[in-house]
Amino acid sequence: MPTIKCAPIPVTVIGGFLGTGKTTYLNRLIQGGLRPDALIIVNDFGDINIDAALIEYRDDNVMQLSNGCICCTLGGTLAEQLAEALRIRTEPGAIIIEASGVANPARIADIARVSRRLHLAEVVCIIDGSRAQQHAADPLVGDAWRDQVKAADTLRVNRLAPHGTREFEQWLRQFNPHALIQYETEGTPADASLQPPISPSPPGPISHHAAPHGHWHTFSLSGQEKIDKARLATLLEAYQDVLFRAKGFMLVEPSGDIELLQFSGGRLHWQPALHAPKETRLVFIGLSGERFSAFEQAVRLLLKDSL
Ligand SMILES: Nc1nc2c(ncn2[C@@H]2O[C@H](COP(=O)(O)OP(=O)(O)OP(=O)(O)O)[C@@H](O)[C@H]2O)c(=O)[nH]1
Repeated sequence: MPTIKCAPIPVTVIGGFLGTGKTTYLNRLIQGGLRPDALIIVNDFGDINIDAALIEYRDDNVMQLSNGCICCTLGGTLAEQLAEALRIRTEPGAIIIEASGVANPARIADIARVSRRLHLAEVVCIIDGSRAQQHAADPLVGDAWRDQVKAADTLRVNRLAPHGTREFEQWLRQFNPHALIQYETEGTPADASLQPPISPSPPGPISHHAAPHGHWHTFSLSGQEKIDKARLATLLEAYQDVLFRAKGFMLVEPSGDIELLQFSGGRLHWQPALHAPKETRLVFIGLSGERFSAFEQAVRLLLKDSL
């Protein structure tokens, strides 16, 4: 009897530094017509998965990994969860993995490369063009950023003024000479603002001597406390030298409305929260150290004050 061979499942990995626009790109893929039997896997860095709530796709086809796993342990966790998913579900027609902003997509891609049931279709890296040079040069996050760029087949650049494109492309090519480079030109989110390339954030009062790979810290808040937007905004700005990402849903003081907070690349945006939980759920990600601990304390104090 001839053996029937199933075609391997194509796997797309979406990587890119914290807050560069991976979920936004994924939603564009979905809006563009993703096959209905695709499985989406989202790996958020933090113990609350915010991304899953922001993905506009069938809930049962979105798998969340939000156990705070970091780039160094992700491979094992993801491989196990993938194997489990393929055992218990109808085989998906495609798999799209949104990596966390600190993961090395090469490690994730390797899982697809070595599996007979999977076929690595594409590794996409989303790049915030207005911050890329700052990220690449940063002694603390530069390695992670470069690993993400190197691993990509396609580099998708957003937030870059068109006139900066050629010079930027030459610069970007040194990290990955072969990838296809695409620019985000259409459907830019409403909060978009074209920033001049590379405006370094102000230096913080603390300096980190070592830049240990994956030395990230995250904490989250959840509950019914309302938070004062202006006071939180002041804190985010004051600690942007160690705070790389904040996101989530927030009960706003005093109205009690839920809003979506997005803080990345030193920019803060408030957006209406469409499919929000009815409570505050915020995640903060930054570089471990005294200064990030001070930030955490200040945020928790803010919460106490709000009671
Ligand atoms: N101007 C502009 N803003 C964007 C673009 N893509 C995403 N953003 C904004 O960047 C912020 C972060 O976007 P996300 O898509 O959540 O980023 P992410 O990479 O998934 O974030 P993490 O998973 O936390 O690393 C949001 O405020 C988005 O609206 C873009 O192409 N242009």
